[in-house]
Amino acid sequence: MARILPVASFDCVVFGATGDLTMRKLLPALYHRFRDRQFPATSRIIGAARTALDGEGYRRMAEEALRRHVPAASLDAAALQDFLGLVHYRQVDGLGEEGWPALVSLLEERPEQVRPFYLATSPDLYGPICRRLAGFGALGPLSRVVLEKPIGRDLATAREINQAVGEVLPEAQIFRIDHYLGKETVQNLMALRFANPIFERLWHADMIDHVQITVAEEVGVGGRGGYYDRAGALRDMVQNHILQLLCLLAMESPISLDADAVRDEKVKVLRALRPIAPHEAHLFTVRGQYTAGAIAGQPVPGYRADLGLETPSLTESFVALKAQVNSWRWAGVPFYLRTGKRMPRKMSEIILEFRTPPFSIFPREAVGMQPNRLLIRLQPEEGMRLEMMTKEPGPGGLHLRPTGLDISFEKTFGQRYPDAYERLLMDVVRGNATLFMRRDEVETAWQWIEPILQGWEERPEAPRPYAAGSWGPSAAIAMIERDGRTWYESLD
Ligand SMILES: NC(=O)C1=CN([C@@H]2O[C@H](COP(=O)(O)OP(=O)(O)OC[C@H]3O[C@@H](n4cnc5c(N)ncnc54)[C@H](OP(=O)(O)O)[C@@H]3O)[C@@H](O)[C@H]2O)C=CC1
Ligand SMILES: O=C1O[C@H](COP(=O)(O)O)[C@@H](O)[C@H](O)[C@H]1O
Repeated sequence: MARILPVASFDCVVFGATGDLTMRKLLPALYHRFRDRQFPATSRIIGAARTALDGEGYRRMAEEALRRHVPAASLDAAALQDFLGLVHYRQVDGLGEEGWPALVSLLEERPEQVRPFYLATSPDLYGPICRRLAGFGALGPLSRVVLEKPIGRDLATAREINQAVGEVLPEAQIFRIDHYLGKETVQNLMALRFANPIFERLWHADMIDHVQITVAEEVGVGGRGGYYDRAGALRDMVQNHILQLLCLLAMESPISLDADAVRDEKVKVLRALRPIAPHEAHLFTVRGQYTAGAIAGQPVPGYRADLGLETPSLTESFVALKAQVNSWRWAGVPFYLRTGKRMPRKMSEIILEFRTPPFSIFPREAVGMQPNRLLIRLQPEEGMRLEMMTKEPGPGGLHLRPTGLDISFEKTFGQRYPDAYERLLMDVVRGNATLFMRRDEVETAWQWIEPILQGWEERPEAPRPYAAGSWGPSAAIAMIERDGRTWYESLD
C-alpha cells in the first residue's frame, strides 16, 4: 500500500475548466487523491472558463469525464459522488472583467484555505489572468499559480510570461509544471543515482560511451492539431520533458532535496549544453513528419490528413538530436535524443551504453560481444535492466551473450502507479516546488533551443517523411551511425 501524506484543505481554481487537459488529466488526478483521502472534504475544486454553465452543468460534465478517464477499477460510486460535491463552477473570462467578482467572493468564504490557481489555458492568458487575480485581490501568502507548458514559444515570449507572472507573485509561489517530473520512474532517476553509490563511479565519461533518450508515442496529434502545428516536436517535447530528463541524468548531486538545490544543479547542466549554432543545426538535428502507415496492423493517416491541412506543413512530428554537455563529467559523451508521434509503440526509455573493455582476452569466435548497457524504462512497463555479458552454457567453444539483470517496478511494488499530475497537484498544495521548473531553467532551455529553431528557419527544408509505425526517418539512423553507434531498440 502506497504511503499517503495528507495535505491541507484547499480551494483549487482551474482556469480552462472545460478543456481537454482538465477533463483527461486534472479532474481524474484530483479524484484519485480524494479517493485515497489525501485531502480533506473541506477542499473545493472551482472550474473557471467562458462557457456558460452553472454548477450542476459543470458537475455533469466532470462526472462524464471521470467515468471516461478513470479506470473502472478505481471508480468508487460513493467516492465519486462525494468528490463531485466538492466541484463548483464560475463563468470567467480571463481576458475580460466578467465573472471575476463572483469567483473572488466564493474564495473569500474560506480565506484560510490554500489557494492553487491552475492555468490550464493557452499561455497567452497566463499574464492577463495573473493580472486580474492580483487586481481583484485573490492573491495572498497561501496562493500558488500553476503554469502549464509550453511557457512561451521562444525565449522572448517565455520571458514575457515569466515577467508578467513574476510581477504579481514571488517565484516560490509559481509552479511551472513539467509533468514528466511527476512520473514515478523519472523521480526514480534521482533515487537510482543518489541512493545507490555503486553507480556514481560508473556515471562518468571514463565509463560511459554515450546516452540515448527516446520518447516515442504511438498517438498522432489527436485533437490538438491547431496547437501542435504551431509548435512541433522540438518545442512540444524537447524544450521541456526531454531536457529535464537529460538534466536529471547529467546533474551533479544536489546538496539536498530542497527545491532550489535540485534546480541549481539542473540549470548548471542546461548552461553546460554545447550550443548548436544555426549553421550547425542540419548536422546535429533531424526533423521528420509522419506519412500514412500502419500501427499494430491498423492503417493510420499521415500528419497532413490527421490535421485536415490542404497545403503541406513544415512542422516536425519527429526530431532527433545530438547534444553534448561541456563538463568534466560528460566531455566527449554524446547524448542522442529523439521523440516522435506515430511511432511503432509508446515507449520512453533511457540507455546508458558503457565503454567496451580496453583490451579483449576473448577470441574472435567468442561471438556476441556487446557493450554493457543500463536501460531505464520510464513507460510503459516501468523498470530497469542492466545488460551484462555472460558465457552461453555448453561444452563447446566460448560464446558470449548479453543477459539482463531485470527489475520490473510494477512486479516489485505490485501497486498502481499514480499519474504524474496526482503527485504534482499535491506538491503544489504542500508548496513543494522541487519537481517544478524555475524561471531560469525554462529560459536557459529556450536559450539552447532557439538557435536550432533559427537554423531550421534559415534553411526551410520540408521535414523528412517517415511512415507511421516506423522509428522515424532514415536520416535519424544515419545521424547516429555516422558516429559508429546505433539506436538501441528496447527491453523486449
Ligand atoms: N491537453 C493536453 O494533453 C496538454 C495540454 N497542455 C497545456 O495545457 C493548456 C490547456 O490545454 P488543453 O486543455 O488541451 O486546451 P483546450 O483548448 O482543450 O482548453 C482550453 C481551455 O481554456 C478555456 N479558455 C479559452 N479562452 C479563455 C478565456 N479567455 N478565459 C477563460 N478561459 C478560457 C477554454 O474554455 P472556454 O472556451 O469555455 O473559455 C478551455 O477550457 C495549454 O497550455 C496546453 O498547451 C500541456 C500538456 C498536455
Ligand atoms: O506534454 C506533452 O506530453 C505528451 C506525452 O506525455 P506522456 O505522459 O503521454 O508521455 C504529448 O503527447 C504531448 O504532445 C505533449 O504536449
